[in-house]
Amino acid sequence: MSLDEVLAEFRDAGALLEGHFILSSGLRSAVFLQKMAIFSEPPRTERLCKALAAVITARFGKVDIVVSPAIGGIVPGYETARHLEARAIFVERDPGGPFTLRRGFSIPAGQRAVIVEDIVTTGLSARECLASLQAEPGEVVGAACLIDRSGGRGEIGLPLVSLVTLDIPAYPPDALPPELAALPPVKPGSRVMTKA
Ligand SMILES: O=P(O)(O)OC[C@H]1O[C@H](OP(=O)(O)OP(=O)(O)O)[C@H](O)[C@@H]1O
Ligand SMILES: O=C(O)c1cc(=O)[nH]c(=O)[nH]1
Ligand SMILES: [Mg+2]
Repeated sequence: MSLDEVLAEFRDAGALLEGHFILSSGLRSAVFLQKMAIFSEPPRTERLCKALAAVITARFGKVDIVVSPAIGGIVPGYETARHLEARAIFVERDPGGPFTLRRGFSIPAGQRAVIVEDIVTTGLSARECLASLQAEPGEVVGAACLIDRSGGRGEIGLPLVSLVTLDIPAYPPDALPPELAALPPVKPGSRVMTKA
């Protein structure tokens, strides 16, 4: 899928939001990609995740398991796994806690897993997901996301592929441009922030 096609899916779904957003990393941004507007439409989700599955296969070869960080990663993880003919599992957390693999999920010895995220901003959530899988016998060979908004600077500790890479500005809370500081901030994601 081209950059324009991916962005058209987000635009047409009403997933390109403007305002003042507190991101999962604690950074602030004037742009938020509301992926749940995409995931509430199965055909749109299917088109994007089918394309992501092709990118994953081209980069990582045969994958047995897709593992995603809850909540945002669960739907694209499942749909991408469907196209990869792989198993779909996820890590989740108690509010404020670390990601954990529960529900009998595992990465057995000899199996190749890929982390599938919805959006990568700093790579923090994908890194935390990877850290939660260290004791698993199988191998985590890479990571993938629909949109990498880090400009390619997100650090995961794994090779990362995406449908598109964007460079969307994000700021520490004490370094906001005046037009952003003038707007009331909202925090859309599920991570519990100890300080905002
Ligand atoms: O690369 P990062 O800086 O970690 O930012 C991206 C992460 O932020 C969002 O998750 P969030 O923690 O907001 O919760 P959600 O998955 O429930 O939306 C998104 O789903 C990614 O997981
Ligand atoms: O960094 C984030 O928390 C984030 C950014 C974004 O555009 N969309 C999203 O769901 N999370
Ligand atoms: Mg998330």
